[in-house]
Amino acid sequence: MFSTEFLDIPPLTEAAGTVRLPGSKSISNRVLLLAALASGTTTVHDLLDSDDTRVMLTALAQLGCRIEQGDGTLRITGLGGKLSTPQAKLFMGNAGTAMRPLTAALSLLGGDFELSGVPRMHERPIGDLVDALTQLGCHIDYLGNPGYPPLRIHPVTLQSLHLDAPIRVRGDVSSQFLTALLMALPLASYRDITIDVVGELISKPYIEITLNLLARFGIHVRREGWQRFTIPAGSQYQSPGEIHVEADASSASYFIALGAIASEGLRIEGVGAESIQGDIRFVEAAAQMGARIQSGPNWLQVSRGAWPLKAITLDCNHIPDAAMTLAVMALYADGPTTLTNIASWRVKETDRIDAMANELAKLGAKVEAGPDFIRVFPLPADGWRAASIKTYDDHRVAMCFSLAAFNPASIPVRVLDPHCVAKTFPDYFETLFSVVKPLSVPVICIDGPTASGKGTLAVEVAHELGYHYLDSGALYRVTGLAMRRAGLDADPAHETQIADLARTLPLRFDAGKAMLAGEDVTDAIRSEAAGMDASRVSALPAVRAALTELQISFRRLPGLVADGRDMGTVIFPDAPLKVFLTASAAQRAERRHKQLISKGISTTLDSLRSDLEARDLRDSSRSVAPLKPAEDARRLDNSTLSIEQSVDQVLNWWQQAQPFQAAPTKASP
Ligand SMILES: Nc1ncnc2c1ncn2[C@@H]1O[C@H](COP(=O)(O)OP(=O)(O)OP(=O)(O)O)[C@@H](O)[C@H]1O
Ligand SMILES: Nc1ccn([C@H]2C[C@H](O)[C@@H](COP(=O)(O)O)O2)c(=O)n1
Repeated sequence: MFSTEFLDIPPLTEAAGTVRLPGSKSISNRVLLLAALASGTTTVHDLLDSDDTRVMLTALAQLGCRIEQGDGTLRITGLGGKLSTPQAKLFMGNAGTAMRPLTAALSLLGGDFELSGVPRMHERPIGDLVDALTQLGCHIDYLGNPGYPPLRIHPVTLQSLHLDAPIRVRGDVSSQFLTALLMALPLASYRDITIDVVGELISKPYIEITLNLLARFGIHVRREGWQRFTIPAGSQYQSPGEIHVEADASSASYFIALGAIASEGLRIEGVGAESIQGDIRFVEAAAQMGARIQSGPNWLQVSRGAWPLKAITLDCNHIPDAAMTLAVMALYADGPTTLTNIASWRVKETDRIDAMANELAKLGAKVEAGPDFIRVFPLPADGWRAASIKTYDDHRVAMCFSLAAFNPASIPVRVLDPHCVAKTFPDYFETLFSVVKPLSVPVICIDGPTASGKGTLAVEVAHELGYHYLDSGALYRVTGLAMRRAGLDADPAHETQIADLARTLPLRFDAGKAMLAGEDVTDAIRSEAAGMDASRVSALPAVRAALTELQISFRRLPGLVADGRDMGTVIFPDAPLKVFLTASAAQRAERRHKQLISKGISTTLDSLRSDLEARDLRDSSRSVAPLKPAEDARRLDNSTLSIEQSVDQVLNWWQQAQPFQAAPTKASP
């Protein structure tokens, strides 16, 4: 997951391969609550692990449910309709799928509860649900603005509820209100309970998911059209024992769009034609825009059909979440695309109509929007602009705008606060990067002499940008260690054997540790002697050649920061930023001295200085790939700079090389 301030997605050209999607948020949170209300233990397979499901799980644990994590499964032992913890303060984050159903369930369970969330949750309406529950005899107070969380729920007895008349709930603001009642009322079903929907019910497919899952837990709701729902007297929750969560159909929309825009064949696994999720009908919308789609029970295969995509006008009431993806696909269409009946976008994680309109306009698009529609005009190749996409703490904004990286102008896209995808798809960008082909992967090279601070700087810069990191020196150090262990010497007579060792190193980097054939050699390769051995083996041309491919393989999306001696001159000559980092020999010796002393290794300043000077001399005077600045390298002498100042300088240089306007980094020193 990317927890950086922003994520720059380089221009992308194609997509191919297979993605397996995480579990559906809507199904996961419903299943968790139903399992918690039921008697018995439910084993849940493929549950989504995300911010919203964690919020639900934490609340259920607070309420006294037993929750056990297994290998890819979660076991939850339900309350059987009876509270074991009658009082709690529950934090719902920004999870509507937790806030609404828990409000209803807890109102009937008879305890004293406080439910709150993040500031945006306190702007998301809940008044219609509270009105319905109050009508029923439940006792709920608003702790902030009337009609919105936070809420205080007071205990009531089931016998005191007014179940004789139908319970009326509005269906035209959020279908979650009806879902919440449908999941809560079986707790009170000592007689038939009828719910009447007031107004046109939106997002009906979500109600179908609710009804489907209720049936799995033993509750068979009778439905008259979409206006009246009856929970039969005597309904009782019963765990189904095992339940599988299918992959998220809304999450599939990004990959369906990806296939339509840029693939000759992208396979999506975990969700397909037999999905119970309404957003699976995104498939029809994408096909209307030109995507070629084949499907099986739980898979989809998508490729580009019509190109440019075909503009559409579509009532999106049945696919409110996935429809956001259509708004970005519209940029690649042959005319304006109009998405209607999307008023619910305005009360989601953010006002999604405004958010989409603002950010699409930043890309250069003409957009028209109203209370319940958005019209997006396609962008010609010369109309695209580099944009920093604000994501409004809305996972779907972040995910759908990643598709803008396929723009024909080959402009990168900056996604601010990429971490927001954690709400439903924590590994979204990693999954995307596993199937797309970039025009080029950006690399920042940091070369320089020993102990100049290359590694420290490179790690920090990589961390800030969410890039991969290559410590090329470690490869030579491990090769030196392998040479010693094989009883060889770093001289030309053993060059071929050492090169063979280098080519087949069973080396893995794991959480900053160097693992050689499963052995942690991180400390062993950090000694001064290991540095000298590395310097010696690195002067052998066959060894350098043997390690080239491995180093190049580190160049992966979204980018790489590589430190060494020849990163900018030999391994990544096309890198857009090359830094040659130096510091005085005295400073370097002092830093290394401090470093070694802090590790409990005793040494003297003088010997360190003469060792590092000898190493620099060997590294810069060898015949192949000698240590020297690339012609286009920027020089940075950090003798008098702190680590933070050096990092800021490199990030500023990087920012200057980007087309985005807003400077995201701190001021240069
Ligand atoms: N700008 C700086 N100011 C002060 N200390 C620094 C600075 N940069 C790095 N250091 C410190 O200097 C020491 C050496 O840094 P580092 O290991 O990153 O150097 P290096 O160039 O990667 O070395 P080598 O080439 O031997 O692997 C570390 O203890 C680090 O914290
Ligand atoms: N790109 C590189 C990286 C390293 N080496 C050699 C020369 C160094 O003295 C030695 C150890 O590197 P360090 O870990 O200190 O960065 O490895 C090289 O030739 N080319």
